[in-house]
Amino acid sequence: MTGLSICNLSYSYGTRRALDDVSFDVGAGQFAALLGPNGAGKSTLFSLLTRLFAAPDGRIEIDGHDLARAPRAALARIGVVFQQPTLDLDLSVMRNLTYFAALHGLSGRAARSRIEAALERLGMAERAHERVRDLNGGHRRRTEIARCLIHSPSVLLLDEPTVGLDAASRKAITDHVHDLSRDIGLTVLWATHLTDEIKDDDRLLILHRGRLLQNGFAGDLRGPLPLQEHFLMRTAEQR
Ligand SMILES: Nc1ncnc2c1ncn2[C@@H]1O[C@H](COP(=O)(O)OP(=O)(O)OP(=O)(O)O)[C@@H](O)[C@H]1O
Repeated sequence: MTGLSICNLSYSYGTRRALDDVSFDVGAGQFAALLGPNGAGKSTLFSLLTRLFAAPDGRIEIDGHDLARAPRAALARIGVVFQQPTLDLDLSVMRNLTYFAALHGLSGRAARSRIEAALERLGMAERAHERVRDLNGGHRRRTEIARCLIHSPSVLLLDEPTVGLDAASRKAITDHVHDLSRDIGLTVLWATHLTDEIKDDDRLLILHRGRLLQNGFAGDLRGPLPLQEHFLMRTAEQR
């Protein structure tokens, strides 16, 4: 299938089971929130999706490509924002993005027009020539999101991308990524432990202690309860 498909995925660090038989699909153009408390297994799942670790059990398909059998084709289809920032602070926004474009074999006018389009989409066009060190945390995160669009991926993976940001920056970034999914049909997997980043018509995947507890639309799953309350109840039941 296009989008993202995960089937019977498990992973252990020695004897510690971090993911236990996790399966879900995110359809093309869907925004899926992967919600879990600390230690749920979100970062482990991202490490498997980006092939930092190889998955010994289970299957991952990205935009129709099996990650184990066709890793180059599968990885070329994803854009990733890791939990830890990875920009060069002493280069400008434009230089950071130009470097990334070159890693993907893009240069000259083609690179420039994709970079400009990505910065425009994230509301960062007027900051293109500022040094990253001089940007606030929210603008740095937007730069990273713009960067992961340059090679025209179809699936975006974001691991707690709003950590450490103030409320206004968190909302701006959450809204930008929802817009990307809606406007250009990107499939998004957004890991978070913050329920206010999730909208009722988002796909919600609740991960707890390595197991997928719930999978459905957020509004349907929470029913009449605020999502925060629903989430705390579901995870408390499993202690
Ligand atoms: N390198 C490692 N060695 C041993 N255990 C690990 C390692 N990395 C993670 N774990 C354990 O695996 C489990 C899942 O951790 P993971 O970091 O994937 O969760 P998370 O949902 O991303 O949490 P957080 O929100 O705190 O980043 C936890 O019990 C964690 O202690």
